[in-house]
Amino acid sequence: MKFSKWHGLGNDFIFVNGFEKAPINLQQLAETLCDRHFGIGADGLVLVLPSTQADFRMQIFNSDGSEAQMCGNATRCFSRYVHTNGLTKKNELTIETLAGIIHARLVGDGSEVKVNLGEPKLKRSEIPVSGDSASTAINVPITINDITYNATCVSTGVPHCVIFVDSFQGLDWQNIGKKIEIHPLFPEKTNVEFIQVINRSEMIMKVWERGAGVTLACGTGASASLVAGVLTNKTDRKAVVHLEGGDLQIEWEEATGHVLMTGPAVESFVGDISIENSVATD
Ligand SMILES: N[C@@H](CCC[C@H](N)C(=O)O)C(=O)O
Repeated sequence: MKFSKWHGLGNDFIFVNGFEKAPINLQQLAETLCDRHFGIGADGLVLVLPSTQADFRMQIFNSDGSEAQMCGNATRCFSRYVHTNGLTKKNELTIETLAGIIHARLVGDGSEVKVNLGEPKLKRSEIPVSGDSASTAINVPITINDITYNATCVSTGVPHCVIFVDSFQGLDWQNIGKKIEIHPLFPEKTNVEFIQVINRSEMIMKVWERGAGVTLACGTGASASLVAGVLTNKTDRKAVVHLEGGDLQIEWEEATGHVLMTGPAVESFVGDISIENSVATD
């Protein structure tokens, strides 16, 4: 099976062209191929597919095999992938995802992509949370190891729980993120962002991703964090988010209510892998 490896600020994906022949058992394939010791190694597996509603369809699986509705960094990589591989000449693309149709545009010299994530939703889950309402989303208290954190929960296609911190010094954010991902407040699980605001147009973000753990960047997460910053009056509607793997420009447009994310997408290598022996065929 031919594949290529792409990353958006170090958030890396294995891309497979599903136009000719789509692989089977995708959950298991994702888990096997994304393994950094026994596989190719990646945060996720992305399938490039035809669509009846948009230019293309993107299917994405996390490294633990779970399917995600959407992925910001993968969308940027996807937009460049279809160009590099001669599947389109269009600079403006529509991409069908489980979170709806996403619009993306190659900008500058074509190495950067601006993705329109649409209107963010202020909620913790698509699934109603029994006993309370999933609409409770700002200043949600979450207690981990006897410490209570205030979270702002925003969906930008996938669920995010944003926690503002004064500093990362001494903060075991990986361990806290791991526990919040599976907290009962989030019946679909959640991505968790820790944000230190530098000023109204700049912040530092560390992320624990649902289904993938620590990653170097998360596009929908940076977008959700800007929305959370605006809603809690910590930031303006336009900001640079400094991630472990680099910077993203995020804007929550006043006129449309849409969130726009701009950043790079890079192909790191191409390869061929035999999957017959590693994937069950049931
Ligand atoms: N890295 C992504 C988000 C990928 C999906 C996420 N792990 C989930 O399951 O919700 C991004 O750049 O947005």
